[in-house]
Parts: sequence; C-alpha cells; structure tokens
Amino acid sequence: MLGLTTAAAASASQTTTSCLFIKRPFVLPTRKVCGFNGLCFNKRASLVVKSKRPFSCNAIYNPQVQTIQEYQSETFDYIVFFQDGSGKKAKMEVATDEAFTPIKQDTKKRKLRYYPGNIYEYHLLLVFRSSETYTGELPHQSLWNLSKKYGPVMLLKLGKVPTVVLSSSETAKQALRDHDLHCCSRPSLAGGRELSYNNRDISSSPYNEYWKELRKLCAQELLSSKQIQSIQPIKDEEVKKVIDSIAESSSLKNPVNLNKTFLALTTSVVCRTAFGVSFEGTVLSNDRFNTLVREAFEMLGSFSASDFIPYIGWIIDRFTGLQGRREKSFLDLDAFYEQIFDLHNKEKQEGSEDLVDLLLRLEKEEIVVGNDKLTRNHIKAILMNILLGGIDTSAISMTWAMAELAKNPRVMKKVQSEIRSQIKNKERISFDDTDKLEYLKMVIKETWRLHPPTPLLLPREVMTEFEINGYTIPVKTRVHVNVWAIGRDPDSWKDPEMFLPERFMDSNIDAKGQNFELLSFGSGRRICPGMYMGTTMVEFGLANMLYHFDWKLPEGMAVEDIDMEEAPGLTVSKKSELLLVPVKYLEH
Ligand code: HEM
Repeated sequence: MLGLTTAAAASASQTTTSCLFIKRPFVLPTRKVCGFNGLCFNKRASLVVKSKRPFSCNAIYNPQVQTIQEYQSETFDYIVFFQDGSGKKAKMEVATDEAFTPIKQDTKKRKLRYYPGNIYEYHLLLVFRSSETYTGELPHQSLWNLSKKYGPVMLLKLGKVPTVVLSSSETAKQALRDHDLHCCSRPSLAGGRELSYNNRDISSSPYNEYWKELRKLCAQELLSSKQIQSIQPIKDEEVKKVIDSIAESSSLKNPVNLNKTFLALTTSVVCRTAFGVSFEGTVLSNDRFNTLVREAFEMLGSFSASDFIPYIGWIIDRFTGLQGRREKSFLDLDAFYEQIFDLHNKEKQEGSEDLVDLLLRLEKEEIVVGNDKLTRNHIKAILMNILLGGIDTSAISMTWAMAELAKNPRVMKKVQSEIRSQIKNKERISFDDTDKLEYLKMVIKETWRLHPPTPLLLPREVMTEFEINGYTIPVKTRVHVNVWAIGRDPDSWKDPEMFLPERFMDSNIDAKGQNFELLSFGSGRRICPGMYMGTTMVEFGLANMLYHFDWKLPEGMAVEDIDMEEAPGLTVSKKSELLLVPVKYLEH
C-alpha cells in the first residue's frame, strides 16, 4: 500500500514543476495490464498543492476516456484520474510509486489551474495495468487475492462497466443491510437475459413490482415451509432409492461417485416436487440432464464480452463460441419445459397441484404480475429459477461437506456418532430427526463458510448513489459480495483455513442473512427464497448418508490426495469427482 509521504512528495517535486500531496493514503497497483481487464479504485481524496507557483494540469472532459483499451498502447505503469465536484477530470501519469508527472499533451483536454496551498477535494480514480485479471477461471479467488492487497472495497473497471467488489463482513453489511434498497436491482446480463426469457425470472429481474409479486408468490405458494414439509414423502422415497443403490455398491466394495449421487438426488426431488415428473421420463437422460444444468450455470456465471463492451461485445462472444453455447443451452432448457407442459396437459391428476399446475392455472386465469400478464415465457423463466436454484446448490453443498469429512476423519467420526446416537436403530430418518442434529448443522455451516455454492452472490446494480467506507458507489455500478473471501477473512474467523465445525459451538452465527460473516444465502431483499428448502435438503441428505454408511477412501488413496479444486461457474462445485467407498452400518 502506498501513502504518498512528504518525502515522496519532495522527491516528486524534484522531477516535476509541481507537486501534489495526497493526504489520505491510497493504494497504487504495480503490475502491467493484460487484455481489456483492469482495476481502478474510486475514492474521494484531498490534494494539497505544494508547489510555490500556480500550475496547470490537463483535464479530461470525457469520462469514457478512462477505459483500459484506450491506454493499452501507452507505456506508463498506471494513470491516475482526479475528478472534481464539477465532473472535470485531471489525468496524471504515474511513473513510479512515488512521483506524479502531469501529462503534457492530450488533444481533448483543457488545462486546469491549481493554486499553492489550496486543498482540492477530488474523486480519485486509479486505473492500472495488471496481469491480475478479474476474469480468471475462478474470479472469487483472484478477487480474494486482490482484496488482501487493496482492501475490502475495490472498483473494477471492466470494459465500460464499473463493478464494486466487497470482501469483508463489515462492507457487506453496509451494502446488504444499510443500503440494501439502494442496490437491490440486478444488471441485465447476456447469459441471464437469454435463459430467463428477458429477465422474467426472479433472480435476474430488476427491482420492480413484477419482482416483488413474484417473490411474494414464492414465499406464499412455492417455497413456504408448509409446502416444503408437504414434500417430505417424496424426499423419503428418493433418498431410499439412493441408499439402496449405495448399499449395492457397498456389497461390491465399489466406490461411489458422490458428485453424481447428490446431483441425481436433488434433481429427482426438485423435478418431482416442482414439476410433478421424474426427469427419467423426459427428453433428457440423467447424464444429459446433469450436463444441461451445469452448462446453464456456466453460461450464467461466465463473463460475457457483451456485458462489458457495448455494441461490439457480441462479436467477441460469437468468436469465442460463448453465444453458440448459450443458444444451445437455451434451446435444450426450452425443450425440457415444453415437455413438462405436455406431460401436465396429458396427465392431469385431480387434487394434486404441483408448481407447474399452479403456474399453468394462473396463466389460464390471466393473472397480472406487476404489469405483465403471466405467459408461457414467464412460467419457463420461473421454472428455470427452481431448476437451477434448487438442484445444483444443494448437491454442491453435500459434496463439499462429504469431501471435508473425508479429509477430516475426526469430524466424520464425531458427526456420525451424533447422528447414530440420536436416531438410535430406526430404519428411516424422519424430517423431525434432523432438528436434533446440532453437530451436523455445525458441519454444514462450516462447509458453507469454506465452500459457499455461490461465492460472489448474484450481481446487484446500484439504483441510488451511496457510500461504503467513504467510497462513493455511483448509480449503475455493479456490486459483488465476495462471500468466499469473507468466509476466509482472518478478521472474522480464527484459523480460517481449518475445517473446524466446533467454532460454531457457542456462537449464534447462522447463514440466514443476519450474520454478515456467513452469507451463503445472501442477505437483504435479494436473499435466497429457497433457503429453507435448500437447508432441509442438505441436512436430510447428509444425515442419511452418514447414518447408513461409513465412508472409506478408495484403495491406495490417502487423505492428502483428496483435492479440493473448484470448477468455475456461477455456482462453484468440486472439480474432480469425489469417490468414496461405502461400508454399510449394520446396527439396524
Ligand atoms: C443450499 C442451497 C442454496 C444456496 C446455498 C443458495 C444460495 C443463493 C444465493 C447466494 C443467492 C443470491 C442471493 C443474493 O444475491 O444476495 C440465491 C438466490 C436465489 N435462489 Fe438460492 N440457494 C439455495 C437453494 C435454492 C433453492 C432450493 C431455490 C428454489 C427452489 C433457490 C432459488 C433462488 C432464487 C429464485 C434466487 C434469486 C432471488 C432474487 O434475486 O430475488 N435457491 N440463492
């Protein structure tokens, strides 16, 4: 971190006609930029003119000029923009960490005059050239590393789009609690737009009446605790199928692929409860369905040039093949929804109304949501939320939990003995049984701390300017909360890299959106509406796996061999398959 000191200012004054002294320390990056990615920081700063005589400096009127592309060919390390209250900007070339050299020539600029001894309040923007890019394979990790250097509020300038990343519980609290109403809209992104039939779903809809009414519908009809408890018989059946299949592998001493097992489990539960069908009966085979879900998540989570570079970004997306993949993902999902509608039209069962029945009935009744009459496209968009929100996140959570348990045999033993002593020798675990499993709940929270399924939350868009830690966050800025970084922040967590469920023993911290150290479901108006469904699914699934089976590593594998690498996407799953050998627990 660099705070320009008087000495630094003095050295600067030797090389330049004037010297500017920045009162508040700020961060100057040092690396070279690559591609169109870059970072800038945005902060109000005071400049004190130290030179003996008034001097002039170039001002830039066009704010667009600050994009990285326009400076790519230039040789300096970084550029500093100062913007005063009137919106005028002055640009300084920074040659080293310690000297500011005013740029001499720039056609579009007018000279601004600075007077000795005066203090100028500026909006300070730093644009720098860095090989550390935002759009690496795992952005939450790159951003975490950057936040360790540059602090918990960073403004990234990607193409034309300002994006703020918050990486501490304190700054997340300011955004999601104190200024929730100022930043609870969503940007319209290419991936989400296409898969959500033009932002007609809950997660990518901007903050408006339509979104409010959809959320209400969700809370009252689709994802209420009463509704979730009513689907328990389906969960029981689907879990039993999984246990029977694992028992078979156990008798053959075959390892089980837990990534696939959990995904198949959550898929069956969601498809049966929400769509009233088992996905085995649809156009998609099990494997194709899983690929489709994963692919859709990658499309939603990938950085698309059209989201950052207006007018020409789509050309880049065509070249990279992203647009083609997105279209295919959209068509596959669309075919899936159509088939579900067909099945519902053919097999109308009296008395049992699932989510699709409900939505089709509302369509027939021509109900208006916000200002829109509910159409097939609205219904498909809502189904996309249930499908993508409900399936992957819970499966990912269970896989990470089992990977951590396999890596930490002490914790595995402890959680199994809790489950087995509480359940006794019952053949089936009931919904109520999981309530008593305090240590299992701690294991799940610890898993979400280290492996939040949505590590950057979903991007928000600022509707009204506000401040975080003295930084101004202007309208239209995108805001990401790096929940992954917050879960590893040593200011919030002791020994953050350790998997230690006991840390929750005497603490009230939970993941329900009030504790900003643990934000696996987000917080504020945009908090996950499927939190109860997701939590109960994860608790129930894991309790069963750990009750019925002991789990061993495959022959020749050691605990250290379990790799915890992450796969990229909007949700972050375990990259390699988790293979464990089940051993049937025989006491019941
Ligand atoms: C362990 C399971 C789950 C986790 C960890 C999870 C996590 C999240 C997160 C982090 C967000 C973004 C919150 C924000 O932007 O502040 C979110 C939003 C959302 N989730 Fe979940 N989720 C889970 C399960 C579910 C389920 C089961 C459903 C539905 C069946 C669901 C539907 C949604 C929807 C519709 C949104 C968008 C909310 C909005 O923008 O208003 N999620 N979820």
